[in-house]
Amino acid sequence: MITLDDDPFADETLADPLPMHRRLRDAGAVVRLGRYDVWAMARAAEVAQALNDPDTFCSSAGVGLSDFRKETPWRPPSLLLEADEPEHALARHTVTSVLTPKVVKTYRDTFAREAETLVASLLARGEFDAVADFAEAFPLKVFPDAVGLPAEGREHLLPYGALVFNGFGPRNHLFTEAMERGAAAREWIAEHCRAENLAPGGLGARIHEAAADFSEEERALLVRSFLSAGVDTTVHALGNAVLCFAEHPDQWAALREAPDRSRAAFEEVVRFTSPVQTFFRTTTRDVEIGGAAIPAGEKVLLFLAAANRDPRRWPDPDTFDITRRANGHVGFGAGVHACVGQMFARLEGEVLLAELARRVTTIELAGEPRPQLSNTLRGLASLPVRVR
Ligand code: HEM
Ligand SMILES: O=C(O)c1ccc(C2CC2)cc1
Repeated sequence: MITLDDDPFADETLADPLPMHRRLRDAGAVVRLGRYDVWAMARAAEVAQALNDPDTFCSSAGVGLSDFRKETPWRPPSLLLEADEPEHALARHTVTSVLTPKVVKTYRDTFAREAETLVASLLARGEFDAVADFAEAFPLKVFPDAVGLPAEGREHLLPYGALVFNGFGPRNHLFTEAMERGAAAREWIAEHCRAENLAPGGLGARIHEAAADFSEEERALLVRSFLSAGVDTTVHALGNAVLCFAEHPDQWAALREAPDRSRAAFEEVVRFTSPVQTFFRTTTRDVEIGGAAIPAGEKVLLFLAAANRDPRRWPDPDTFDITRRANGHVGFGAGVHACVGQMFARLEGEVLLAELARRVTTIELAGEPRPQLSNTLRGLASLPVRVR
């Protein structure tokens, strides 16, 4: 068994994980990470196999480094992300009965109006921070509006997301800093998962109505899943998209030529950058995979981002190509826990990038992009750009 000494949660690795991803894929289908005493898989075949075998690679022991069978989670476990069958299926059915493809489609016109307003204002400015003014601004408007959150307090959403996503890693400085910063956010989120604080007709209220068989506390946890997952992920995807297009002007020209390619372009951004980089699973039995024998009860780190650039699966994986058929990547996960909000996220990306492509001729860097370090997410803290 190959053991690597890499630290996937070290600042310098989080800032640029690609060299480590190559080492992991080259070392073997399954390797051990000595620092954390866990197994790791970084090739597309084995990552997909684990995601599609939740009976063997379970989520109820937590999908972070922390093993819920041995440690108390920092928050009550998610009824979706950190649950296994049969409980998971009931929660999933409830949420997907609300967030159906048909319901997601009803947001298209609203998203288009918000995108027109945002892009027009940024074009008038010429220079701005594509993270704060674009990638954060759009999801922080359209998503809380859709969920039915009040206008006040939305500044708690990103700090809470930072807590959630750093919480999947070790208790390093990223987690402790997010914990310190996130105290008020935890309180606000808990309050605003409750039915009385959610606008009638919004997704949050509709989850409460659909979850009649659940307790009041469980219904709030289902809404918490949306508030935990629904903002930081799309913010990072949109920020990564602008960086991809600033660094690949030929791809920007291709999108401008056909803005209706924006949905496929967003899909390639998710494959190429994998805003969600990793998730853990825990083995429920002794299992042979990738030539390794993993005992029961072991944590396995799945490198979604490395799988999405595996040359065994993707021709020319390190090329950003919006004309490629990117479907089949694991940027939204796969199997029973595949992202329940992926259609909502895709609609955000499609509508906003299409409007940007219709109005903006060139996107150039106006300063050094600054990475946003996270134990789970990959994205930017700031991205100074100039548009014309
Ligand atoms: C580009 C944006 C997004 C990315 C890259 C993303 C990525 C993912 C991934 C990789 C998973 C699988 C987790 C696992 O297998 O353990 C997942 C699950 C999930 N996502 Fe997303 N997500 C995005 C947007 C959203 C949005 C907008 C929502 C809410 C509307 C959302 C809600 C969820 C939930 C509730 C789960 C858990 C599903 C389950 O365990 O059954 N996500 N997401
Ligand atoms: O159910 C939750 O709380 C939850 C938190 C984070 C995610 C990440 C994968 C997007 C998904 C669900």
